[in-house]
Amino acid sequence: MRYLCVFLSVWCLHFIYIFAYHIKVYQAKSISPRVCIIGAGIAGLTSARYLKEEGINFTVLEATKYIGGTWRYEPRVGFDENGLPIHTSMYKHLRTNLPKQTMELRGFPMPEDMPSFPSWQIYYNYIKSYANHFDIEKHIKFLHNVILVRREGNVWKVRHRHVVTGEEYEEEYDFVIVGSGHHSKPNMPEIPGEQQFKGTIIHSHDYREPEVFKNRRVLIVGAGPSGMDIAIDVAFYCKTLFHSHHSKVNFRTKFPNHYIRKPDVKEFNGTGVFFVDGTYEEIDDVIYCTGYEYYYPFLDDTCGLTLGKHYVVPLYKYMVNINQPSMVLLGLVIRACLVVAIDAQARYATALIKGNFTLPSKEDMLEEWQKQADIILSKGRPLSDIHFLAEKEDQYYAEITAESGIDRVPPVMFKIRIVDTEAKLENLYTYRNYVYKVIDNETFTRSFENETADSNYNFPSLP
Ligand SMILES: Cc1cc2nc3c(=O)[nH]c(=O)nc-3n(C[C@H](O)[C@H](O)[C@H](O)COP(=O)(O)OP(=O)(O)OC[C@H]3O[C@@H](n4cnc5c(N)ncnc54)[C@H](O)[C@@H]3O)c2cc1C
Repeated sequence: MRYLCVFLSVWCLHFIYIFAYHIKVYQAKSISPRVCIIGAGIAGLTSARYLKEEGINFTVLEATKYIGGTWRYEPRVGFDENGLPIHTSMYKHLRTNLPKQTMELRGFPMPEDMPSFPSWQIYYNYIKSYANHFDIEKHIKFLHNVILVRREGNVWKVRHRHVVTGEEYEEEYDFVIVGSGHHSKPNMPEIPGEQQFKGTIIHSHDYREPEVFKNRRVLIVGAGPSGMDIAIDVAFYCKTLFHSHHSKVNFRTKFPNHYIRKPDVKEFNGTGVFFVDGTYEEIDDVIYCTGYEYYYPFLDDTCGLTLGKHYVVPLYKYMVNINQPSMVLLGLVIRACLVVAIDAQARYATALIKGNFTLPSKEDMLEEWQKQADIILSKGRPLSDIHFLAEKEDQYYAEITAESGIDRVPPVMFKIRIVDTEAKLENLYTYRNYVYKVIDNETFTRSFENETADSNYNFPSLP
């Protein structure tokens, strides 16, 4: 009798165990959707890290054989050995235009001795150690270029091509994270007479080093971050720098005497440029610093997005595809601490995939988006402003935290960005000499120091 009882108990326990095991497997299956991450830049790497920590299934598809996206400098321009357009727009002397604190990836402190505004080399090494530390590379399919993402029934079909063998694959996913960047496709102005011009014309995407402009008469068009940064880089070498732009921003930098501010370009002739004020200048080389287009050639109509050169709509919280909310596009925001914003968006996407929160109804998301769009259009502003965070940046972090439960990006990040922007307007040559120290989530200090970012290169000093 005693043996029978023991036997029955073991038998029951066995069945309970098998039952529990199957429940667990079932739950694991039902809570672990298959996620496709497109790109292994900061957006792809941070997403991979957070999904991995949550035990969620994912694959990263990366067209090149490298991580780091735009932060990996590539001396070549045009196409790579596999016929892919060169992705990066990095140039040899680039230092970050934001202090390092606003570019730190969550949970991965920067080395103590990292300069306040590191060179791309130092920052790129930081990204590589991040990927190494979180053991992400093994999840990346390198040399896999995503060529088509389409919605079929309840799933995403992602088609990708191996860039060396040409072999094509199509896989099914439940969720897609687009992290393919938007600083690669040049936005080229159309200026009459360009065909006749005998000098060289490049876009900042293909700008690599200033030395080639030694003793040349160079024209830079545009005064965004690249325009201003490349202007001081090139001014150090060239004979005359003409800077054409219509920005109303109050730049107070004292440039050297061979820097000449010009209005918009009217047209080219064979040897130079006419400006809208009727003046003419002989020019050897032109660098268009006219920004980039959003470019997602792999997203087809079934994705439910309207893709313009300068906008992607409709998006909820600047990232969720409202018509197909199992797709998010990271890093489309403008005028923000982009790295910190991407990191927060990757955490929001992970929380969404994990089911930590549910999105509002499609109608409510559309209504919120439409309100934003109406405000912009009623002011006569272009729809592309829909991606601007600017003064709303801190409020944005508060909102996505309240909704998803992710840790909040501290307000001090936004505060530092505002002060850095002012310092840039004050003096482009010296704003990188400020050393910032974060005291707590709200406060920071800064001091002016003679710090260089990289011992291999002496950055241009004040003229
Ligand atoms: C010159 C320059 C300077 C900058 N300086 C700063 C700065 O100082 N501070 C700052 O915060 N931000 C700066 N930025 C912004 C920068 O873009 C972000 O910091 C960040 O690197 C964006 O990361 P990402 O992952 O979104 O895109 P990316 O870094 O562009 O990475 C995208 C990745 O996706 C891959 N990919 C693209 N298409 C496909 C496809 N079809 N299939 C598979 N893979 C694909 C690419 O190969 C790439 O590896 C700068 C940008 C530029 C261009």
